[in-house]
Amino acid sequence: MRLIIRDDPASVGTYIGDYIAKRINDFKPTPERPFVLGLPTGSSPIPTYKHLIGLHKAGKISFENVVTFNMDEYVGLPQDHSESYHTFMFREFFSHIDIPPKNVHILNGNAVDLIGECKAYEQAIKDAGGIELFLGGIGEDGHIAFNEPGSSLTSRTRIKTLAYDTIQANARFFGNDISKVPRMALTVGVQTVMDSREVVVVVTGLRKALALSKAIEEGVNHLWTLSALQLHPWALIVADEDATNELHVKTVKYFKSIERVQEEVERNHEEVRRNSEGRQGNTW
Ligand SMILES: N[C@@H]1[C@@H](O)[C@H](O)[C@@H](COP(=O)(O)O)O[C@@H]1O
Repeated sequence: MRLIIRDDPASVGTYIGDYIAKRINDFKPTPERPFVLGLPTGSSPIPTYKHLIGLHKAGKISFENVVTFNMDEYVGLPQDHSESYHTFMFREFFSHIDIPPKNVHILNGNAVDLIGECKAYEQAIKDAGGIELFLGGIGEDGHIAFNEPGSSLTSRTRIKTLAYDTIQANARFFGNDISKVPRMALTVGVQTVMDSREVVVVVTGLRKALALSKAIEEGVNHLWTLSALQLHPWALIVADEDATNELHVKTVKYFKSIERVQEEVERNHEEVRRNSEGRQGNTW
């Protein structure tokens, strides 16, 4: 797992936005071979969405051949409610880019058969060829998507009852009225996230500091479901300085030093590539 630390949420958004844009552009998606992207809601990914929208408007990235799967959705909240994840995604991201609406997948929390909806979602992910990159956020209790503490680390898309802490945390989006926050949600499972080829998680703010330290400095534990990422072969967490508040100084220094070395290695690779391209261009 890699941890990248940036000064503030805006710089985290810039880093992740650039990272995702590069991954999509390098993939060179086509209608037959689209780039499959998993996406979160919440306030943490907003700077990333803003940056991606900017890159799109500047002509640096197209989402025409990108297929998306969102992580979760509340149960029983009308789709056009201002706080439904459907509304959120179109307001904050989809309506500002060129993604065809048919490429967007969001769980339907109003389906008559909720279990069938979850099964069909897993199938749709499989049919799309699996998720290339899952971008995630976390709750204060370390949950990824709505995989609350105690969730099976092999769980798949299903109905979840929300933890009281999460209901309290999300009340800010419902006029601070706890009674208005839905009690249940549909969510991809921890295993659904783990099955994707790459996972990138945004962690910003002091509120997330304890969860970050539990997830990366302690063992894999179902009480902090983000910690499952320790078992993922290609996981990246991008945090701001505030979110590192509970980490050991040596952990922060370690990951910062890795980033420095990585940059050096990339610069060297770049130079080797340039030199070898130059040689190939010669005729002798
Ligand atoms: N289900 C979502 C999570 O997917 C999200 O990561 C979390 C954090 O939200 P915020 O980024 O606003 O702190 O909120 C909800 O619980």
